[in-house]
Amino acid sequence: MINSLSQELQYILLQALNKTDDSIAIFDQYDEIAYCNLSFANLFGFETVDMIVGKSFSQIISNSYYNKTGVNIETNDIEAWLHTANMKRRSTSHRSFEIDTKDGSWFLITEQLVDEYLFLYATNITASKIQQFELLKTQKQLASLAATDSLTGIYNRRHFYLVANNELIRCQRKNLSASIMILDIDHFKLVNDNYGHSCGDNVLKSFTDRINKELRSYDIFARIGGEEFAVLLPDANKENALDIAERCRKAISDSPFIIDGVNVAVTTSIGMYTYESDADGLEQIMKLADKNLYIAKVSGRNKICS
Ligand SMILES: Nc1nc2c(ncn2[C@@H]2O[C@H](COP(=O)(O)OP(=O)(O)OP(=O)(O)O)[C@@H](O)[C@H]2O)c(=O)[nH]1
Repeated sequence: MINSLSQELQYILLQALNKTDDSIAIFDQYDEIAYCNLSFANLFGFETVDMIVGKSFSQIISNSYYNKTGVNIETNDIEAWLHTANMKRRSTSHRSFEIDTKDGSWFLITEQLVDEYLFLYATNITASKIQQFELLKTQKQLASLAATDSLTGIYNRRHFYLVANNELIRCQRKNLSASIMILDIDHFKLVNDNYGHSCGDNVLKSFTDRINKELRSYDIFARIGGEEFAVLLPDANKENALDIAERCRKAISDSPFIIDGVNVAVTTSIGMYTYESDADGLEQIMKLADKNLYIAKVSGRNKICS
């Protein structure tokens, strides 16, 4: 086939190989570079083609590694890295993978064995990689928006049921107790009526902050309704949960919120239920905690019923 290329076409081909931004190299049977274009030399941190031709794969990788140039090689043990890479090279007739470089570019590498020669082709995919990262970032942001309550920043009802359900199942599997608290701000309508809706919003935010301070890092806290909040307390028996609930109740009732210089005193009623060993699901446990919340409300508010 090569023989059928006229000298003129061979010349055109070499010109094209030197003009393209894609990096191209041919390694010989000793894994030394028999040919490469300028882009390939640059990819491995060499300024000219002459500086790289004749070098082995291990030499060009070591050059990148020790001079911190060209291809990004993340390892503390370059010898082990090279050993693994050399095992993979030429293990199949064709393979492709992605690499990144010290300047933040990304390349798709394709290797093709032709007899004992290894033909390497690297395409710059930085633009599509950046798009891919942006998309992932947006997906994460969307997932976070879908999971959180926009006013307080804690989980919303839907996400609470998802996360708390998994956690409850984990507790049940490990024979750990778990408790649910449902907190409802007392007479919250009066806060809105007396001080305005925006003040009410600030009370909800400050309420969330105060409760958060009383919880353990692994408790699952969510706003499940207007002025209603739920907490799953993993690995908390009734006694532990009552301690936490009492701390929360006092954190709200002990001092008023100061909103725009105005003292706004509120209290919270708490319905609690502790799962011990039965096989109840989250829905059932929430219902039982809600019943206890109702009892706390009708029996005077600012109290815990369990
Ligand atoms: N500011 C503000 N108010 C809200 C929000 N969501 C719900 N509310 C208000 O919360 C109030 C809840 O009132 P009710 O259900 O009557 O309960 P309550 O006044 O707290 O009385 P009890 O629960 O019986 O102690 C209503 O006035 C709602 O408008 C919100 O996001 N912001």
